[in-house]
Amino acid sequence: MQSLTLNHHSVSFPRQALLQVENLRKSFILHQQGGINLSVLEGVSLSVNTGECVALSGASGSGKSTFMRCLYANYRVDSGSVWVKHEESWLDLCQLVPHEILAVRQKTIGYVSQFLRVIPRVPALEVAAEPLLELGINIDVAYNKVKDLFRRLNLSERLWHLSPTTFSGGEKQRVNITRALAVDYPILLLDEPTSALDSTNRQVVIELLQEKKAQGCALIGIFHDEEVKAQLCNRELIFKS
Ligand SMILES: Nc1ncnc2c1ncn2[C@@H]1O[C@H](COP(=O)(O)OP(=O)(O)OP(=O)(O)O)[C@@H](O)[C@H]1O
Repeated sequence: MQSLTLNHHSVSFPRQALLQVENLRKSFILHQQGGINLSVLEGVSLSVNTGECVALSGASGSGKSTFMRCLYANYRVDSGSVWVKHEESWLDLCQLVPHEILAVRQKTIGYVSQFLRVIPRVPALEVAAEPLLELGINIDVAYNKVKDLFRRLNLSERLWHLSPTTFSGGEKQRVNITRALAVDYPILLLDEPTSALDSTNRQVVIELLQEKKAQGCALIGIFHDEEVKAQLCNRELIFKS
């Protein structure tokens, strides 16, 4: 167990933990609708260990996506902490300034969103290799890693040098998955990573994610597909509406 003392408040981290959320609260103020305060997360806590996969479950509208966005520091929280182990130090994402958040996103937390943001004229190979190149990885090494993943995910070679703008939903999703899985992030956030895939490619993604777990990666995801959840997840965090 490692511990930190902050403002006289002691926080303990299990030795195997990579992410620890404490008493997270998040509400939205609906400025366009009379300033109504919509409380979504009311004190959520979670600890995720190396090699573990936790599913975020619960009814539609219960706050799964909101929680996931807080884990990626996309939302400012009302109170609580999101501790992440970043290069051997524990950092509270909720206290970081923007350039520190970018550093955590670059090296520590990968995010597979449901939709790929595409830039016209940038080919799939380049889109998927971008996070590796930003880390200073040699271009040939980066492209080879991406090509290996494209092959495993059955992304047709004729598409590699085209912009994903015109790709099908499932093709875009495989480029997006490759972008995140090419980097060795210690923590991966997954927002329905197989929602647009056929059963063959869905099984490939399950295998790739099982390999990540075996390498010690901590996975946190929203999986509406029960089969994917059953094969990957060690436990569930259930959100109540
Ligand atoms: N940006 C926002 N502004 C205002 N309210 C929001 C915002 N984002 C989410 N909400 C509200 O917060 C609640 C939780 O939404 P969230 O998207 O986190 O749920 P979810 O569990 O992921 O749902 P689903 O399974 O349908 O995707 C909903 O009532 C939603 O209307």
